Amino acid sequence: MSLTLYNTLTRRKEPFTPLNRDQVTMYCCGVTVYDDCHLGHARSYIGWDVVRRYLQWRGYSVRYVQNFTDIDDKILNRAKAEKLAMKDVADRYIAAYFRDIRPLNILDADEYPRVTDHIPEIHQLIQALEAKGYVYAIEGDVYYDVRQFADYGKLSGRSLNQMQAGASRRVDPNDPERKKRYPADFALWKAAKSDESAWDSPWGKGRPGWHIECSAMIRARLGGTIDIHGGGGDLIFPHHENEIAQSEALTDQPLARYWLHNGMVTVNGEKMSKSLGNFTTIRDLLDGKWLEYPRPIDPMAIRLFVLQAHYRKPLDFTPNAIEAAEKGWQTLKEALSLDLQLLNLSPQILSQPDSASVEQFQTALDDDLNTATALAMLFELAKLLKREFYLRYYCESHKLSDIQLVQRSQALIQLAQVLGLEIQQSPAKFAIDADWIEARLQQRQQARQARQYAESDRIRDELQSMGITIIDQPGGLTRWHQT
Ligand SMILES: Nc1ncnc2c1ncn2[C@@H]1O[C@H](COP(=O)(O)OP(=O)(O)OP(=O)(O)O)[C@@H](O)[C@H]1O
Ligand SMILES: [Zn+2]
Repeated sequence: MSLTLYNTLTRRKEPFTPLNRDQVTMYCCGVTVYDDCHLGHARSYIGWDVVRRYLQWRGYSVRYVQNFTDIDDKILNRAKAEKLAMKDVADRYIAAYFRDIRPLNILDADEYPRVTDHIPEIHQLIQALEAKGYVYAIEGDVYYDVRQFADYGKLSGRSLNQMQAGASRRVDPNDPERKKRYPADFALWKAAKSDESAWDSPWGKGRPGWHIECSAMIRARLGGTIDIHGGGGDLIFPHHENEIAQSEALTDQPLARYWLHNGMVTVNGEKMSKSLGNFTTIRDLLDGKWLEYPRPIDPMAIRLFVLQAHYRKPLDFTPNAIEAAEKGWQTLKEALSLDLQLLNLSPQILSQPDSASVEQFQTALDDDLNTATALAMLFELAKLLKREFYLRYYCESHKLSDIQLVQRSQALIQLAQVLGLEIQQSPAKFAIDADWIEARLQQRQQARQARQYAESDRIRDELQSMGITIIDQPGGLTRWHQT
């Protein structure tokens, strides 16, 4: 049996064979760091985490790189609004990324390159493309000339004619893109509008376009051809199409052997996104601040919600679906925490996981990572284990032999772990200084009375980040407890 993956490039499932048997190389497009991550981002990174965990379980060693886009108009706008440097905004949301993503049991990448650390590599790449005649520079902007790249459109399946027909005729004389020779051409380097956040370059002061960063970082960190390139389906065109055009024009080698794309988390059928304003942050879900379902959601229930759907399909976010995932996690959690030592089992020989369960699990995941089928199997296993436990514990009876019970229990624990579903230890509570907290609460109260709400919110957030929950009661009383 071999692992098959759906390759967006060939539009079919293909057996997975890495370039180098010893190490799979994998790159996924990371977040643009200008705000907290939402559930759509969580889905994407849970998906890649499972690909990585599964490959490792199948015996591959995986080198996984995920970037942070720390140059972008949205980051600049946020920095301006808050009178901060772009780097401060980026640093803040990189920290927020780890704060929110790690509780979801997503393993850290091997490397997290930032665009601002790769400006020289970006220059080199653009210069090399310039030398090969793929780019043109106009007034400090540098564009990629897509008509020079014969394979342009191969990933998204769009022809240049279709792209041209779809492109609106730009008439705005202030639009910098008006300088392009062809509508589908895209910017590799953008002339600086102000001195802020601009880098010197052979074409004048400016900053890189979005697409070139991934080509440069993949090349710098993983080499000319990688095994797996991942990202959301919304990135196929133009982002990934442009990555291919940039990298392959230079090397004449495939940039990635397998292109994997996750489906979107949707709300009422529409992509969850910042710009549409229909997003729910991971933080709000974990903290019980999602208004439609205001109670803290276990990070493993979020993971389960994501994995119950096939990674390529859209996934609609509703309170009912989250509630179902919570119940599902409850069942799994109970089975994962059964204490078999209470059952006076005969001393166990070897407790290998049950081979039939392992085989079923592998068959499901080998089929383009069908986590939904794998989970259905794990639920059956969990229910069987719970029944057996209660039968033995309360009725002094049994249906499975001791060894069958232990092997099935091992299978559940190990296979759930491949999906990153694990019972997490709650972080150790720190010793609290009650007087200090009371004093902070008083300062918060004073700030509120003085209508300094930004300050009072800041104190609340500070306490919350320390695991202190504040409950404001009628009459101005405030209670608190450590969670
Ligand atoms: N609703 C979603 N469902 C699944 N994946 C998503 C969703 N939104 C973003 N992603 C994926 O998350 C990764 C990081 O996205 P990025 O930071 O570029 O956010 P984005 O697409 O700009 O989000 P937004 O539109 O909310 O600003 C990308 O691979 C993107 O495809
Ligand atoms: Zn990218």
